[in-house]
Amino acid sequence: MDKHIELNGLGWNDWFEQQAADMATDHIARVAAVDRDQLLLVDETHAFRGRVAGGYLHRHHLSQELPCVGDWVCLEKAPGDDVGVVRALLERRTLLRRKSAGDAIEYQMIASNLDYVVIVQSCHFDFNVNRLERYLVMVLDGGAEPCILLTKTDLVAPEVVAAQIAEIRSAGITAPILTLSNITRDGVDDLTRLLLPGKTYCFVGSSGVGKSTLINQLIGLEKLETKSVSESGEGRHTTVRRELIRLDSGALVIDNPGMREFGILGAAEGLGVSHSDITTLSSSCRFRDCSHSGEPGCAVHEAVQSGAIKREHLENYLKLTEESEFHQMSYAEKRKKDRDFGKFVKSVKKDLKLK
Ligand SMILES: Nc1nc2c(ncn2[C@@H]2O[C@H](COP(=O)(O)OP(=O)(O)OP(=O)(O)O)[C@@H](O)[C@H]2O)c(=O)[nH]1
Ligand SMILES: [Zn+2]
Repeated sequence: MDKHIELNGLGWNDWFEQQAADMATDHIARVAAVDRDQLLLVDETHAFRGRVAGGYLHRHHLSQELPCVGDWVCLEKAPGDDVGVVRALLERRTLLRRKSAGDAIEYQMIASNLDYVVIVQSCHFDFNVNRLERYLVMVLDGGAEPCILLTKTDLVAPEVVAAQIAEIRSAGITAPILTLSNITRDGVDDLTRLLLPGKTYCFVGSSGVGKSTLINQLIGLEKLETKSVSESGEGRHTTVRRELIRLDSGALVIDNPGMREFGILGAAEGLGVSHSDITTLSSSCRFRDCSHSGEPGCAVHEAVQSGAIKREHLENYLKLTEESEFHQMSYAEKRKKDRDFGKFVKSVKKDLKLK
């Protein structure tokens, strides 16, 4: 049964062993990163590149059928060959996915084989139970265990945090709730205690809630760092992405760009719910693309003037949209700048503590 026991440190268990029993190949690896058609695979001793076999691509056309971060794959790799050819995916025990816009059967995979998904909200301005519910639905739909984490507790009074927890509970949400501050480090130990060796975690939530700061704390280093690359005398910044990280405790953490994007989309969708009055009014603005920040004939602005909508409510809306737009841009930029797969392989090896 435990043929592949050496993979346990990467999250392997009996459930996967069962899936692997009927597979034609014995060589199994986990997907640590995906960059379009390039894969970064890891097994017990190595991190190496992979690509999906042509035959597989021929037979599978939906995006959810292609490997995503966290997948276990069966591959062929000749000794001395540095690229593994993926022949099959093992069934996913759990997954995180979102529906592709306007498509009934296609899903966009975010990550798979997660044990826990930590839904992160900042108790400062990001807190929103509706959005929390949307994330919960997504997590439960994929079969992982949800956990709620409220960050930036240093920025609000303890009563505010207590009220937010009460609000979550009164919405009928029973998932565990943790609170922490990355500044005072209050609560960081409680979270660390939850991270078990050989289990896979991922953190989701809007941009700016403190996910990277937290993961840095967990790693204990300034990782996920922005590296300065000097090119033609100009300081250029390249974010070195690490997708599957093994903490010293042995817990596995997935932090990937898909997750970032997921955060934004989640926030944008959440905006529709928490600020539906504004989005509804938008249709009466003179300009179709009105940003409600001073254009003539803005119905939202008029509603603020007449007192029908609170000014803070609009300000909060503007702040959130601005953040998501900004983030989408910086995400696209990051993608462009982040194509150096070789460098990436190196950093992932380091993160997974492989030679
Ligand atoms: N006061 C306070 N600030 C924090 C805390 N955690 C993070 N921050 C700050 O909040 C900002 C955003 O933090 P990040 O860790 O980049 O947030 P993120 O969720 O990773 O955001 P993306 O990388 O955009 O997805 C940074 O300026 C952090 O220094 C916290 O607990 N308290
Ligand atoms: Zn307007």
